Amino acid sequence: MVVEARENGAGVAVADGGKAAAKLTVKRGEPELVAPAEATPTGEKYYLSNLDQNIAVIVQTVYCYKAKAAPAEDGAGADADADAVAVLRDALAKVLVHYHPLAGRLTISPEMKLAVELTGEGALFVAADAGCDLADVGDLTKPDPAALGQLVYSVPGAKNILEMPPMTAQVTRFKCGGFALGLAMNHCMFDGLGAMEFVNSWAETARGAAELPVPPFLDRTVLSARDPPVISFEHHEFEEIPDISDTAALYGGQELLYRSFCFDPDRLERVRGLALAGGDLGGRCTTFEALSGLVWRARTRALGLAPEQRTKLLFAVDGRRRFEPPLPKGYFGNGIVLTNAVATAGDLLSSPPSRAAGLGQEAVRMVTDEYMRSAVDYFEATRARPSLASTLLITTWSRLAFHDADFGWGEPAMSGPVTLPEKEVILFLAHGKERKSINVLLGLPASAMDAFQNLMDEI
Ligand SMILES: COc1cc(/C=C/C(=O)SCCNC(=O)CCNC(=O)[C@H](O)C(C)(C)COP(=O)(O)OP(=O)(O)OC[C@H]2O[C@@H](n3cnc4c(N)ncnc43)[C@H](O)[C@@H]2OP(=O)(O)O)ccc1O
Repeated sequence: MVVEARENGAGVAVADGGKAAAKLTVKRGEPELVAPAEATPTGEKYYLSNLDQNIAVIVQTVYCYKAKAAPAEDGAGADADADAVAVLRDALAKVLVHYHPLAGRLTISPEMKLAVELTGEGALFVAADAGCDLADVGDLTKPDPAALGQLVYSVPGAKNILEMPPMTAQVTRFKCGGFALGLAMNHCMFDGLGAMEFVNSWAETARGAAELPVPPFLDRTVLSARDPPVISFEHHEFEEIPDISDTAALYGGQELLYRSFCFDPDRLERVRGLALAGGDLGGRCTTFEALSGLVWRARTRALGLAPEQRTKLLFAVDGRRRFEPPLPKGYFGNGIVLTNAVATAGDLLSSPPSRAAGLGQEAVRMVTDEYMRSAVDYFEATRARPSLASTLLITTWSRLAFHDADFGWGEPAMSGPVTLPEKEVILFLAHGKERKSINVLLGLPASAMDAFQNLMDEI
């Protein structure tokens, strides 16, 4: 996958309907390094597994917090004006003692793999001030990368991930007293579950907890490759599928629009009903399988892919409990594996929805301990990274505990991604009451987005 720097995603895509960019102006202070609050191991290289190598992209997220209520006359809530910058910075130094590789710097090992140089120099931390209220940020479910990108710090001029620290944090204070925490964290350091455990440990530390809720398990050698490597699956995730439909011209010639589509529980049931109709799936299909099949099909149609175009569906599967033995609790790194299904556009579009959903179902079932060990060994033997050519990569954040990140200001009023890391990526996000709805967030060239919208309106 791409290992190139990008400037906050701004300029690569435009929000479709977002109005925040016009109002949001942010003034950043000088970035500083926040090192672990106590001595941590230095001078060695920290091993990253082959599953970490596959996904070395920067993930940018924002968490927004309202101001605390003013203190009552009797003094209750007297820390209402506590400085979020100081609280988050001090807690970061403390939590980095446990997560000390995040204070190091990425390097390439003699085996030509990404590793972390344990320098202990620290995470980059920036305080900033916005010239507006938090309410002016708008709705995070309608992504506006140009505006939200101002809430996350990117190292100016960095040409690749080796020139960026594994994490940066920006705390932006708003006029209303609320603040936003913007994070840019390299996916090679952890997957979604690991990232949430880190952020939630940081938050609990900020609230005064002496111990972490889930201490990180740092040793990634539990996912070392076998010697010699054994490749026992085809691993189409690495296959470069030719773009015979010339979608490159479509993407090159039109603006990339971002939109999100909300599926409430009723609509999700209808999607599942479509996948189950005809009985091909024997009456069994999860919401994820049905929705990913629907989206794969609709995107294929919207992009106008030629009938003989082969198209690949990739998605991340949490392997933590699928490994034998399961990964230790608190495993810090990537415990996710990409699985895949491949079909021609003609096959997907001429078959009922059960076909795409069924292919997704087979892809989920394929992920066994042997599949994941084989994927680890594939990288060992080839150093190949998954290919996104002619691909849809779905990544599901719908069960990630963004809402738990309480630094002392309560649950985030809003949280979510700033942008999508690649044009082939679609995110499933939890939404609404009790987080029972799913928001499907994607970017498409303008004409394809209109076609996709029409297909979604039919559901
Ligand atoms: C670097 O900084 C970051 C990074 C990030 C984010 C990074 C990432 O994106 S990493 C990838 C994150 N995603 C995952 O790890 C995927 C996790 N999900 C799975 O692995 C799933 O098993 C699946 C492969 C997607 C398939 O899902 P599904 O078909 O739903 O099958 P099951 O999971 O077996 O579920 C079956 C059934 O049970 C229900 N269920 C299961 N678990 C739960 C649960 N915890 N809560 C509620 N319900 C559950 C499930 O709903 C199914 O029932 P249905 O009724 O739906 O059919 C971010 C931020 C950073 O800073």
